[in-house]
Amino acid sequence: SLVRAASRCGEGGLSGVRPVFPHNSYSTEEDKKVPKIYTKTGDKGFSSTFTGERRPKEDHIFEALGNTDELSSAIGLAREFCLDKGHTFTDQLDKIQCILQDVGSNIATPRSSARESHMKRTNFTAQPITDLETWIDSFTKELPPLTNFILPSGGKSSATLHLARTVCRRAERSVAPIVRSGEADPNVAKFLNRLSDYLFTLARYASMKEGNEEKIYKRSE
Ligand SMILES: Nc1ncnc2c1ncn2[C@@H]1O[C@H](COP(=O)(O)OP(=O)(O)OP(=O)(O)O)[C@@H](O)[C@H]1O
Repeated sequence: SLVRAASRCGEGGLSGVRPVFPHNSYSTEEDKKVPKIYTKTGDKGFSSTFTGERRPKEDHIFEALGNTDELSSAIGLAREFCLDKGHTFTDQLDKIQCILQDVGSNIATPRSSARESHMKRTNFTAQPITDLETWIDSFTKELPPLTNFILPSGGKSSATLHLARTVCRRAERSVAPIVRSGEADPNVAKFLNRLSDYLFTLARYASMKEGNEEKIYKRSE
């Protein structure tokens, strides 16, 4: 498996961490040196943690890794819509996608089978949580206060940010038992909890900046 291959951001854990090989490097000579994306080791429904344990693919670790991967993909989609509208906060989304690789690395390294060297390479700090809080506070200052339930809406940037928020909450739910059992860093759970608040706030901010209306909940008569 390519899980051990370090990428621009992160040590491993998410399938998105696979290094990308440009097609034009697939000459016959180089073909021998370039590792294949399919090792076939997962074909029987088992895969490896970063610590080398073999576990069934439905293990809660792979469930959480898959959800984190989906979250990064959802953010990637939202980011594209935000770029189209010229929003400048997309650099924050870039950083968050990198941090999600680190989240994956930490989840993929269950402490019970981790050696000191694994722990060092996959530790997760509190700094990204503080960054999210700073960003949330600065957007909140510009937003009108919430007086109603708002519904996922407000244009494509905003609606896809809401979608990313809901995937984030699923990732959080799947990480909770792993953190509770002491297998992953508590800061990972905190980060995901703060990230859904960030995505909510950012969805409202994007909608406001684009001059779109947020749908509000109205009780049907
Ligand atoms: N279905 C999955 N959902 C979430 N995480 C997975 C899944 N399959 C594998 N992983 C994790 O992602 C890493 C990279 O995925 P990869 O597809 O290389 O694993 P594999 O299926 O074991 O190998 P291969 O695809 O080469 O047969 C794995 O080492 C494992 O930690």
